[in-house]
Amino acid sequence: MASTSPESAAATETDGSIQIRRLELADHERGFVSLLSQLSSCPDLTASEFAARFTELAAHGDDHVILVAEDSSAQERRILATGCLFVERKFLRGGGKVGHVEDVVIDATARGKGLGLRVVRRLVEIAREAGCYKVILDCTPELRAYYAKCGFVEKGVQMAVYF
Ligand SMILES: CC(=O)SCCNC(=O)CCNC(=O)[C@H](O)C(C)(C)COP(=O)(O)OP(=O)(O)OC[C@H]1O[C@@H](n2cnc3c(N)ncnc32)[C@H](O)[C@@H]1OP(=O)(O)O
Repeated sequence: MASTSPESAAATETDGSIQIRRLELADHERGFVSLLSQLSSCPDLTASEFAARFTELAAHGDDHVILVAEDSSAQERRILATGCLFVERKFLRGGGKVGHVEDVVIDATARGKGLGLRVVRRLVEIAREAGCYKVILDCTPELRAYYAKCGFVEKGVQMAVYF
């Protein structure tokens, strides 16, 4: 999750100049919130609002992992991609765990280069390492092919109540 603790799941992965790592508090200054606005409504947060939510999520430790990607060769540090894994602890299946992938978004300038695939595959690996027996997500029909490339198969029906 949003933690820099050395005990937390080792999420860092580097391929070329793109590094995938866990969210840091300083990512507020690196465009993390505006990147999320490419996915859904995401008004800017003040530094203290961001820090409050970061701290709240960090309390979940490895049950809430937010990955980000940045280009280490770029002059300005900007977040190019993100994705989240939430681990749900159940009584079912002998106290099994389910991974939920949420809030996957790649900056418009960085799409079509395999970064989305890398972020989601890393989230799935982390879920497997955490002992989850499955990983699930909700998406629009247009994204079926993308998530199929990430290893997902279609299962069930998505239902929602919006407030
Ligand atoms: C659970 C959720 O969060 S659902 C929300 C997902 N996020 C969004 O819709 C936000 C806006 N979109 C994006 O951020 C990006 O376009 C993403 C995340 C959908 C894809 O990220 P990208 O980095 O562009 O994908 P990437 O380059 O890794 O593509 C991997 C493969 O999926 C395919 N693919 C990517 N996007 C799509 C798409 N929209 N439809 C069909 N196939 C796709 C690519 O062609 C590629 O296939 P290939 O390996 O055969 O060439």
